[in-house]
Amino acid sequence: MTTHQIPVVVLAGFLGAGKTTLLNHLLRSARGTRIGVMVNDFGDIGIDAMTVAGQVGSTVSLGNGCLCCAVDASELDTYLEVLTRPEARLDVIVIEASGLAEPQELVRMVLASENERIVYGGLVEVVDAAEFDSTRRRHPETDRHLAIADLVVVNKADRVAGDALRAVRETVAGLAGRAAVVEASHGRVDPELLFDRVVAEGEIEGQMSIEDILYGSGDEEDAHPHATYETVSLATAVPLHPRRLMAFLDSRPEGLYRIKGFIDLGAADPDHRYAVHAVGRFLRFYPEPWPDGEERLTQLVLIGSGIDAAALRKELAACEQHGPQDVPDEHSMWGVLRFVPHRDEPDEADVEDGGDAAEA
Ligand SMILES: Nc1nc2c(ncn2[C@@H]2O[C@H](COP(=O)(O)OP(=O)(O)OP(=O)(O)O)[C@@H](O)[C@H]2O)c(=O)[nH]1
Repeated sequence: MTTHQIPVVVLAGFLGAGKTTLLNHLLRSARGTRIGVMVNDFGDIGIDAMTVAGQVGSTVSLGNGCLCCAVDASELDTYLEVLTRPEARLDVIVIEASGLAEPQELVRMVLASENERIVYGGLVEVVDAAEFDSTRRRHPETDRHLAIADLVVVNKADRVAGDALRAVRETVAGLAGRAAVVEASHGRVDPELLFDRVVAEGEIEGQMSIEDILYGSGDEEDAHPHATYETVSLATAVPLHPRRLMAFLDSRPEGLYRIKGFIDLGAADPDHRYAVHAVGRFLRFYPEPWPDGEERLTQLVLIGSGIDAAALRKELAACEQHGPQDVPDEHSMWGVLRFVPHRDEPDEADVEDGGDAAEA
């Protein structure tokens, strides 16, 4: 069930792009969210682990309740097992790939993991805006990495003038397909783009809004210019039609980076609600029995950069079932069922085709 699975986010990018800086920013702004970190660093394990954690060791506890470990790719499953133990109480795991690693390999390993407590949380590629052109020339594989990313962070925006930054951003957006592209300086992205933040005990939920994070909440370190993305939340008591829902998801707009929530498919499957989890192009449904006494609602949160909230609401409203003549037939579930994972069939194919599960 999605609600109990820990998202595993892969953080990649060329040497020096700013992965560790971004990770440190996430850890600093974690507050109530418990982050597990794996540093997958083939040559420089100690260096990254020290930068992140202030100490070296196979697993270290960070002051804020996060866990960090330095791993070799072959140890991935072992450490996933350690980090997902209930006593670790982690909310998200971030794996930092070595600057020379093939992110596709790591993503494949996460997807193929038999650990039932995790769910793939997307591939985040960090790009050095100042070095982008020369990195691309020297390392043509950069294009391939961007093509499979779910979120691209154009980092070091502070080092590049406006026009040049726009040009980098446009090139990146062209290469990244449907991935959301955000600019950042010193890796300061909104953690919500990578994972759900948890409200710490004693904190009022309102204090943890995206705006607080964007504009800072008294913490100068985290204050940074407004990023251009929005969150759209909606709830409806009218069940959605599976076929129209899939048509909506298949053609979801560029920049719609995350979709999460629960879907009521009404008569198409009256016994289950469908937890939905989309990160970039990655899409999964997790059917689960309706909790006793729970009102049958579809509740969704959509997060993206440059998305049209009104248009999305309209498109989702068009997915609602209109009365008895619009009751879905049994075949209409096929599109949805393609994205329900089967544990004995690891979804490795997802990265074979550039991670575009939704277009499978
Ligand atoms: N000016 C500027 N410097 C940055 C920014 N982000 C990171 N840096 C600096 O760039 C250097 C590399 O950053 P890291 O976070 O270590 O990069 P990395 O991708 O983890 O590097 P590897 O582990 O070698 O692959 C460090 O000196 C950072 O302080 C930024 O947005 N602007």
